[in-house]
Amino acid sequence: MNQSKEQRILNFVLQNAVRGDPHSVVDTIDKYCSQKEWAMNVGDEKGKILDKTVQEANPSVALELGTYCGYSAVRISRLLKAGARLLTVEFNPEFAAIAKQMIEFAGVQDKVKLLEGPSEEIIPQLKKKYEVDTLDFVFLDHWKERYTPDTILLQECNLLRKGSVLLADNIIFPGAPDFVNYVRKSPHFQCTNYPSHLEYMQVEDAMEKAVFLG
Ligand SMILES: Cc1ncccc1-c1cc(O)c2nc[nH]c(=O)c2c1
Ligand SMILES: [Mg+2]
Repeated sequence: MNQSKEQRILNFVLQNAVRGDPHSVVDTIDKYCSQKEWAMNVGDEKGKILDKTVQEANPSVALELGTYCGYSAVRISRLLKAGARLLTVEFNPEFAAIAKQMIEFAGVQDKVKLLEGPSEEIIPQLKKKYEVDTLDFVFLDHWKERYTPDTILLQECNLLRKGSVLLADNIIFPGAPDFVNYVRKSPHFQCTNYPSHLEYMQVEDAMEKAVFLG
C-alpha cells in the first residue's frame, strides 16, 4: 500500500541526513518540504523564533504539544543544556511512529520523551507519571482548538511557575484567535507577538509568546 507523506519525509531524512546530527535532520526536512512536498513542520523562519525563545528560556524541562514528524522536537532538543529534557505529545499514532524514528536517527532520544495520546489526558499525568515539577517552556503546535483549554489545564495542574514561557505557533494561519484573546486579556500572562510566515509559504503567520506571571 502506498506510503504516507510523513513516511516519505522520514525516508528522505534516512537517506540524505547525517545520523546523529540534529542540524542535518532539521535542514534535510526543510529541503524536502520546501522543494518536494509541503508539510506542517514549524519550518526554518518560525524555527529561528523558536530557537531564540528556547535559548532565552534555557529550560530544564520543556513540553511540546504536537510532535508531528519530530522536526521541532529535534530542533528544540539540540539547544537543551546537559541533563535537560523535552516531553513531546502526539495524538496521531502514525505521526508518533515516524517521529520516534526521526528522533532516534537525530540522536536526541536521550533528551526527548515522546508521549502518545491526547494532550488533555497527558497533561494531568505529567507530575505523577512523568516526574515533572513545573515546566520552564511549552511549545503549542498541536490543534488550535486545544491551545486555550490546554493552557488553562496547565495552570489547573500547577505545571506553570513564575517565568514559564509559552510559545504558540499558527496564531494567524490556521489561526488561534481565542488563545490570543485569552492570554492577552489575562493578568497572569505577559505577551509578545512575532510576525512571520506560514512554513515554506509566502502566507502571513505569527507566533505568540506568553510568559506566566504567577
Ligand atoms: C495543515 C495546514 N494547512 C494549511 C495551512 C496551515 C496548516 C497547518 C500549519 C501548521 O503549522 C500546523 N501546526 C500544528 N497543527 C496544525 O494543524 C497545523 C496546520
Ligand atoms: Mg504549526
